Amino acid sequence: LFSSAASSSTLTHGDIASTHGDADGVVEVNPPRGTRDFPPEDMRLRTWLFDQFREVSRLMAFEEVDFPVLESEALFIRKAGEEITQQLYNFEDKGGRRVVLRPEITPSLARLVIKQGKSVSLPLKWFTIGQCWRYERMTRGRRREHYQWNMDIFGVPKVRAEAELLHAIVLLFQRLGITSSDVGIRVSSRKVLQAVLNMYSIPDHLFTQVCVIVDKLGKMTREEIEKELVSTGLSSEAVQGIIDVLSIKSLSKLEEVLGSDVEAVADLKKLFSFAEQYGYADWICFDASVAFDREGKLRAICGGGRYDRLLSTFGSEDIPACGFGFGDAVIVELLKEKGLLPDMSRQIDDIVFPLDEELEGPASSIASSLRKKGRSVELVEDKRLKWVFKHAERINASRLILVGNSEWERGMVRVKVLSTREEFEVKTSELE
Ligand SMILES: OCc1cccc(Br)n1
Repeated sequence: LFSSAASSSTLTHGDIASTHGDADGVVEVNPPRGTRDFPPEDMRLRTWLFDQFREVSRLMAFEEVDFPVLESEALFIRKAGEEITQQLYNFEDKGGRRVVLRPEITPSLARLVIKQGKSVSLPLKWFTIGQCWRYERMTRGRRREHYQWNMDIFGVPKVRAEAELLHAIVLLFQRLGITSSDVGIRVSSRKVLQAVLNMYSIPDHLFTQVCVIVDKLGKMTREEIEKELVSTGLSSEAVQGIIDVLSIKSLSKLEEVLGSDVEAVADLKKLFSFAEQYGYADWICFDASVAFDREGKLRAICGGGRYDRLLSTFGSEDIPACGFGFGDAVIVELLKEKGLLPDMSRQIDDIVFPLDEELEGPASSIASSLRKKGRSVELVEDKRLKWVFKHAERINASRLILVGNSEWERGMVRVKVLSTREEFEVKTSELE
């Protein structure tokens, strides 16, 4: 074993097994509950998916950023009762600090924007792909970690930000081969609720309380929602009005009920008109209830929205902000269901195989020069030739480079092109 560090003790496999094994000597091979390993084939799929995320981010002219998975707990303590707060993967570190494995990305983004302060010019368009955690009782056997692609725009108050983010999501789906009949993007605005409360002249101090109740739309029946709304003291007419508006599924109907000069209607009409121009109108639909529908019946693939007042909750001046998070798990389930998973088999360029032990040195220099020319090379030895041919097929090698005595003495090696079965000798110096 070796170590590139200046000095470090090296552990052999035996050491690990003897110091960490349990009763029968074998260490627990599964990762902690709710977490995943990524063996090579799964890692190739994950890398392919993340490359799609990165390519769309590049097309949208976003800059990549990154943060520690470990954050101060204070960043995530919000309105009590929120699921994300109840499921924090939080603990006290050895310095007595309250820290968490982050449950979401947005607060870290906001922290960095505040930290960068005046040194960044707006608008900012940042993206990251990061692991997020939640500590959920394993009652439902759900994951405790996933990776999220986050795209966020800071400093754009108008619906252009939402329109750009929707374009990114549609571009991603199109790159994956998913169509607008496979998925739908439900769009609404919290301003719709504000407009309804104004319509019934409901005082602002009730707005938050009403939002918390309406937030349960995905979880409670209409009757339960009505009962809770009435209990806040709202008139039955206002309660009915709220329920009716939140059931509206068309923008024209919304305009009919709220009027054209209401900001919510103007914003949404502008957004849907942009959608026509971007060419993704058939991917989105208006749904007044989505702003409040947490994990409803449908599996959410991604979600997001505007959060103009987040920075002031951290004591800084507000900057308009809008973003989405796109998880790495539900999308893969969908691709599997639709038969859209790409071919994930392994592929390398060359296998270099010395036919005799004394040719292991020359095989090293051949592998080295091919790698310097950008070829991916696997150096195989101590195997029978029959095994090497099978292995070359298995890992989809393009060529097999055989280093044999008679050829080597003439400054040559033997090349076998696996796709055409073509076989020839070539000067070692001319191999590329
Ligand atoms: O989508 C909410 C979420 C946050 C952290 C970890 C996991 Br798994 N899921």
